[in-house]
Amino acid sequence: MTQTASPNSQALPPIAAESLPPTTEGTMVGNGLALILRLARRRWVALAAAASFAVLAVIFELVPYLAVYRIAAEVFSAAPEPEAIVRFALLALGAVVLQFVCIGISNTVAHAAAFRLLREVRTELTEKMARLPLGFFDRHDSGELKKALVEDVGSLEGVLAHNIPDVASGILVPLAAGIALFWVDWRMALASLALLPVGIAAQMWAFRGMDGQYRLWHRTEAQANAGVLEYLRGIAVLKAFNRTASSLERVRSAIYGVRDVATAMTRRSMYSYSLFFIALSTNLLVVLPVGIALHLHGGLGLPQLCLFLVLGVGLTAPLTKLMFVFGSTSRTILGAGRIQGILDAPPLPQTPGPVQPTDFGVRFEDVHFSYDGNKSALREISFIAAAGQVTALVGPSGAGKSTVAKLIARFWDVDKGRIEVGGVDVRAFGLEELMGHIGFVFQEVFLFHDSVRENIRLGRGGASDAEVEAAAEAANAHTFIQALPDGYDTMLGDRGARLSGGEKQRLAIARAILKNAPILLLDEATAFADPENELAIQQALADLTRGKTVIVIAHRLASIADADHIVVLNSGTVEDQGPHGALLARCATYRKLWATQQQAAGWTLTTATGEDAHAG
Ligand SMILES: Nc1ncnc2c1ncn2[C@@H]1O[C@H](COP(=O)(O)OP(=O)(O)OP(=O)(O)O)[C@@H](O)[C@H]1O
Repeated sequence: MTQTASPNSQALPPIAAESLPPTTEGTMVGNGLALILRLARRRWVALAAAASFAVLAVIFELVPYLAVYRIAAEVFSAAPEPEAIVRFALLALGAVVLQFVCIGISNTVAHAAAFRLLREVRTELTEKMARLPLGFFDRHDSGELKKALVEDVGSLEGVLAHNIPDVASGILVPLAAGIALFWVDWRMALASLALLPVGIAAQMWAFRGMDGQYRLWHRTEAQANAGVLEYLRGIAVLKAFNRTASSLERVRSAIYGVRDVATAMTRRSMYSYSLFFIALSTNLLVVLPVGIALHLHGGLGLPQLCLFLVLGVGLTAPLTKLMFVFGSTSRTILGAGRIQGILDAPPLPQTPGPVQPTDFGVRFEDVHFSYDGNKSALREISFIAAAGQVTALVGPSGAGKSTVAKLIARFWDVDKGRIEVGGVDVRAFGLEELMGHIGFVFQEVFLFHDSVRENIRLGRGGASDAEVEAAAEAANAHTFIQALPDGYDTMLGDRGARLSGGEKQRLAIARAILKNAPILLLDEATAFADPENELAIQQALADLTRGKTVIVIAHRLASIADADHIVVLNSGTVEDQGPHGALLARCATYRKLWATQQQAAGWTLTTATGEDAHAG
């Protein structure tokens, strides 16, 4: 492999670890509003249709009131006409039916549009997350991201599907009814609106400073989500130590935090909300005495009085809908801001266009890397893993072995220096192209809730069943898979069959065999295996690694003693490198690791009486 920098790899954009999404609370509101407007624009035809039907429903809602007024006028007239009364009654009935039809259409159209938008946002989010550097997930814990993906997206449905009809009716009913009432008798119309200023003042009082409360509520809820997820993930450990969720401070304080914020919000708004509701629903206290006085002394007719008692009393009640709309929209806007923050996060910089690596050797050149921008995890790392050879990374725990392996696959980008594959900087590859060249067998094998077959097929989408089975056979996994209840169709994951650590690793090897990438990263592939499993795994690995550039992280030096090249890492730097014999002769750390392992190999667990319990 070439040692010189390739022209392909010049002037590459550094990954901006610090320029993760702006999560300042001011920008969240702007971002949230922008997202909601963008979504509404995307389905504006459906949403406008839903709003139009909601408006029609409002118009039909008013008709029965006017019909009652006309019926009353007819009843109190000198010569009431029975046909006219029946006609108005039928008109009222027809309007009620049409109102229901319009509400039904409006709801259906709005919900269909909203759920399509929700699906699109969730797809955008998951696709975006797949392109983000892993550093992003270090800074945003899974509870926060789950809240954005599940709850925050879910709450957009409320704004898109419910708030449109609610705003339409909340504004239009009082407006249209108000105009009609002013036309009938302006004095009574004013009486009907007398308590409205009190309601508005109460509303303003309720919302003062509520922004901060909503933000706090979002933050606390995200923390509770994170705490509960952590609890569920660690439930086996908690059970082993006989601990409960309440003994985990993070879970406990997060759950209590949600309660405290919700209680504080309720306390804070209790009086203003009560005043708002009372002001908007007790019109009768003004309308009735004013109506009676005007009937007796002001020339207000009985039909008009009836109309105001029916319509004027309820004139301001629909405004309560608006209050809920504003309340829920403020919360949703902040959630939408969080979603937009993820969508705006800078993905790993990609350089378009295929590149031409000379081979599949890997070269580290003065690589520096830090996870958090402060504490350095790797310094001045330089080594070559030659094409087609086995290079082992060894060193004490925390030395940086896994970090080195993950940087090759661009889980993160280096802060300084460069990593090349076949003479090309890894940042110059398209991400998919780079991933196509690298296979992994990591210590933790993640199995999806899917069949064994599909879990193996993850190695290469589109592989045939025969290819999947051939890979399983090469990975020494075929026999145990066939013994599973449904063979290759056995479901894995939560409710499916449980596999041993060694079996899971053989599935991971089968995935890697199926992928058949020229570079292979192996992370302690035999850590969990018992002797029988280990033999099966070693055989499978021999098959997998033939002719590939293998970079193996191994704690058990015996298994890599005949590796082509061994890199000894210590505290994030390369302490020495070379073949086993040379390192044993000159590298103190390697010698110490080797000696420790030789001792461990002869390790024996003894009982109190000194008898051997188990030979290691
Ligand atoms: N996701 C992470 N965020 C922050 N620091 C990390 C992260 N992963 C590892 N580190 C730190 O980086 C350093 C190197 O860790 P790394 O996992 O690469 O070591 P290792 O040699 O593979 O250790 P082990 O053999 O115990 O797995 C350690 O100090 C570790 O605490």
